[in-house]
Amino acid sequence: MRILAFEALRAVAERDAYANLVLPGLLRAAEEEAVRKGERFDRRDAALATELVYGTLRRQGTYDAVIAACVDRPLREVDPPVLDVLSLGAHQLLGTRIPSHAAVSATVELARVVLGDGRARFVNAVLRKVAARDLTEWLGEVAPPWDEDPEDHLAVVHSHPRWVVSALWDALGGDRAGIEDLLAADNERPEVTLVARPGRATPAEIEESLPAGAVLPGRWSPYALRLAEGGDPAAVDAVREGRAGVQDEGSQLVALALAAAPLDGPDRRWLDGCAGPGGKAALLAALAAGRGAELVAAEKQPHRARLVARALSGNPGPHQVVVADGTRPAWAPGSFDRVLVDVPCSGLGALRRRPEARWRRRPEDLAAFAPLQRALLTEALNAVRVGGVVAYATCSPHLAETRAVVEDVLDSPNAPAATPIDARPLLPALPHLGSGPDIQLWPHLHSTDAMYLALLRRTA
Ligand SMILES: C[S@@+](CC[C@H](N)C(=O)[O-])C[C@H]1O[C@@H](n2cnc3c(N)ncnc32)[C@H](O)[C@@H]1O
Repeated sequence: MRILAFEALRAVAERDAYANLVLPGLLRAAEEEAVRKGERFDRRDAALATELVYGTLRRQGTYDAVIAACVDRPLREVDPPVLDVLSLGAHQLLGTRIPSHAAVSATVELARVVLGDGRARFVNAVLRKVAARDLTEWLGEVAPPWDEDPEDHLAVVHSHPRWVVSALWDALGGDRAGIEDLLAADNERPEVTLVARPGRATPAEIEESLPAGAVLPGRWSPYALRLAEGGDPAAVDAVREGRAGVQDEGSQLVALALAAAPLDGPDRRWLDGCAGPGGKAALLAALAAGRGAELVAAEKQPHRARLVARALSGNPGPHQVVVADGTRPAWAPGSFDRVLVDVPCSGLGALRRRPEARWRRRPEDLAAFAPLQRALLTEALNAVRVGGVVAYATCSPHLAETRAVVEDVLDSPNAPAATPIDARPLLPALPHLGSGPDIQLWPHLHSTDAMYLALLRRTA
């Protein structure tokens, strides 16, 4: 399993692969190989490989600082595959309960197989130094003191790039405790949350179909269920049948708030302008069906539009999936009553889910998304009728992707006039919603992804 974890780390580093995509493929291949050889494939080994890969990637910033203190040359001069093996070893030593001697010997054995004897000796020497201290002692040694540089301190202790620490802290505001809790939450594995699509399944029915204790109630959404540790969504009939899906509660709340926003006049046509892969569209379509409304789900990428069609198939109400560029609308202006634009963004609100994402994103990415985000929100306002409601959502809390976009579009002479709606009363159960009118959810406060939501009513 350590070889498999190493291969996954190499794929992430060399091919820009996503760990959550590459790892299941490697595990499946390992299982097929075991079956072919008549050997047992142990699920606990698969869980260990997953933990090693995810933990090593998440904590890479911390481990790099520790390893740098244990080698006599700059890290950039250490061969990347050697560094991957060292990081895997550092994670076992500092981030798991694996006994030190077992962590060192298993990693040196891995190094022998994948790197050769010479480099295995180097790995052995470095890991013995790493093993001489525990994580707290190492952090005291390698993290810059808080008083000298709080952001650098947090970056090393909580393993985030400094610019991400800075951006998250700007968005969160507040003192040291809040940002520390947020960064720590980003390093935790999120629970798997299900949505029972209204009119098609209920949480109670799903719970009854499973062994006792397999699911817990959702925290905020009436349609949510949380899988108990180790639960597999594919084992849930309603998920296999498309009546339920895997969806973070933050995403459910965005759809629920848009559906709950007060509206005078007709409430017949809804648009999801950035629908792929279709999680929010499927919930919106089910909510729309419940009140006799139609959902149009638009997506620019044809392959993602196919995913939307799959997510919507079986929805009882009228719906359409269209391949369309939301900045060059294929629909008549003012023809919708409610519109969602869940725009492409940096994804800094979902770092819990994508362990490598924080290292891959660059500050320049923000500038690249900026014009598209403004154009999509402007066209969403064009698409909605006067008096109708637009929801602007991102899975990023970065202020450049959230409030700055909304404020710019509200101030723009090229966008239809609109006014913010206070979204907080629409989600009355949620604490920590700040001073409004928009909503920023947080992993450490709400146990959701850091989704952002602004609701705007078109006024002219
Ligand atoms: C954040 S994702 C939406 C996630 C989706 N709402 C869900 O819950 O599953 C943004 C989507 O917008 C699509 N997109 C990007 N540019 C677009 C455009 N100009 N018009 C329409 N869709 C676009 C992307 O391909 C991507 O699928």
